[in-house]
Amino acid sequence: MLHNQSILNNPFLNKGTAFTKQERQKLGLTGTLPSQVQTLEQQTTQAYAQFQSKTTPLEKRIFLMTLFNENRTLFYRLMDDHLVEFMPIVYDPVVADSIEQYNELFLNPQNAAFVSVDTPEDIEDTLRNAAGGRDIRLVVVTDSEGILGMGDWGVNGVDIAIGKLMVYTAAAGIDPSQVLPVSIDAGTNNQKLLDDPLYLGNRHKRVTGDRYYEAIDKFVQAEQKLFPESLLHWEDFGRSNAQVILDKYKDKIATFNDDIQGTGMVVLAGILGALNISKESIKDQKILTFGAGTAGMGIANQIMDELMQEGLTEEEAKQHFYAVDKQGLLFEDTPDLTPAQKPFTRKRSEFTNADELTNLEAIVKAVHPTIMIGTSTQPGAFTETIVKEMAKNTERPIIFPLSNPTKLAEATAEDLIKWTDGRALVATGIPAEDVDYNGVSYQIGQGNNALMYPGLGFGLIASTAKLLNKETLSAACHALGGIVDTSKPGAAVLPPVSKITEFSQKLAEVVAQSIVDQGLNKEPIQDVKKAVADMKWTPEYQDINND
Ligand SMILES: NC(=O)c1ccc[n+]([C@@H]2O[C@H](COP(=O)([O-])OP(=O)(O)OC[C@H]3O[C@@H](n4cnc5c(N)ncnc54)[C@H](O)[C@@H]3O)[C@@H](O)[C@H]2O)c1
Ligand SMILES: O=C(O)C[C@H](O)C(=O)O
Ligand SMILES: [Mn+2]
Repeated sequence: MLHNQSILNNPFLNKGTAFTKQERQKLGLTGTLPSQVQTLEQQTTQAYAQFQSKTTPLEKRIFLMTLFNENRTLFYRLMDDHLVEFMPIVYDPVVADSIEQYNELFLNPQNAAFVSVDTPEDIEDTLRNAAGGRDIRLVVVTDSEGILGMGDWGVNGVDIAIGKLMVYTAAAGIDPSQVLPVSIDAGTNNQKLLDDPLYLGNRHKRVTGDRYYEAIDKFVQAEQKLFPESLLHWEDFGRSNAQVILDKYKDKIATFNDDIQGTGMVVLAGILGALNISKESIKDQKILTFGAGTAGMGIANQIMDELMQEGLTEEEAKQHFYAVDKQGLLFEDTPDLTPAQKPFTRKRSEFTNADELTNLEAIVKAVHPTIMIGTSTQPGAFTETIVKEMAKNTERPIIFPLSNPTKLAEATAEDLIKWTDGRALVATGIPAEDVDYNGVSYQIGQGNNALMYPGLGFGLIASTAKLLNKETLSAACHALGGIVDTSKPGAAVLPPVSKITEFSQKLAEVVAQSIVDQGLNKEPIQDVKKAVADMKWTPEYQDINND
């Protein structure tokens, strides 16, 4: 039988002051709560007033996380009512502050699993213990080597896995008791953490090579064994591991890498939205990706698939890309190319001044891109000179500075609109205010994978997908890219976050339909819409049956 202390401390079951008199009697809670029985609505009003009394974003976050730790139903009910206000607090950008101060702020492990590379023999128990008998359908795992654009944050990065899952529930409606955030603690190369006597993770340099990959494999095997119906979402792994891990598992289990695929999808959807506005064809675009890492090359690959679907050969499609990294424009003979970069290199003979193409300004002058995507972690890299140069050669430059968090963005939306006299079609990684310029209010799409992964993941889970392939990824991009309202001047290239629950549902249906159409569902599904609707969790208290 559930005992009073355990139920009040169980965030999946706790109702606090909303336990009825009968429930209090049945559960041995009589006298352990004030006498008034509140409704969920009353609790929500009270909690929102408390939230509003907090003055800084971090204080607001701490309040919301406390509520989350105590009562998931109340937390998500409140988040439903204030989604646009809460997203930047529980997720990017404020999640970045909490990661930087994880040990200072630590109060509660938040039902995460802490997998240690030092004790691989404990991996299965770790997952089992953290799940605590819950029926896990969705796992978000990070090893935190590349947290947003902030680098290596060791065990602190667990907060990004928790934040991603909060967005999944708020946006798509995954039952919060069916999710598991996982930190793979492989050590850290962040000297500041290693020197901090209060650091909570494994205090040694990162384990690499075979020991690392064996631990990852042990984790995947245990995860699949314990939660055979789950989807596995990889987040913020380092550049040298992210693609390798994805390639190892993507044809065997339902899995995706959010930085590679989620970002590729939201950017393609944003480009499709932008081209709806400019009435141009994707086949006429020259795409410059600045920061050819995990996200940059994921984006290039997703756009590449689109160009090939439009009838281009692989060779023809490649001619549309210019990948730029620290070394400058990437050529066939550039040293230190990653496997993901190699297919997207150019020939030096294409340019008269190839040796000078080591900085963005020179490259933009030589290439005349029509689309410029920033995933470089280099703040302010899209300067006025560069943007004006780009805008000379295209009527509606598509410019997405996507590096997160706020302090790392390649440019602000406001500057981009002003420098191009309102012509740029812009999306940013974090939420941006409307930009008022020359009598037009420009709405700025949020080019963040958060617009994509909840619907994608939910659709895969609801359809019991065996795998995620190119067909499904493409279907989802078109579904989101097609939602843009192009009728108003200043229209955004992506649908607003305020509509995220609606479009996540649509995305989930499109994804589930694609899985079923390809016969990639594990269990029979008659009606895709019904499967998605049936899976959706809503924040309401259930009667507790304790017999
Ligand atoms: N908005 C989104 O949805 C979204 C999604 C994923 C990543 N991102 C952001 O994109 C950035 C990169 O993330 P990632 O996962 O690809 O990291 P990553 O480390 O894999 O890639 C970053 C790349 O930028 C390159 N770079 C560094 N300095 C540079 C310079 N001066 N000039 C050109 N290139 C330079 C690095 O060499 C690397 O290849 C982060 O800030 C992250 O927050 C945003
Ligand atoms: O976490 C985000 O806000 C988006 C993305 O996954 C990132 O790594 O920046
Ligand atoms: Mn990420």
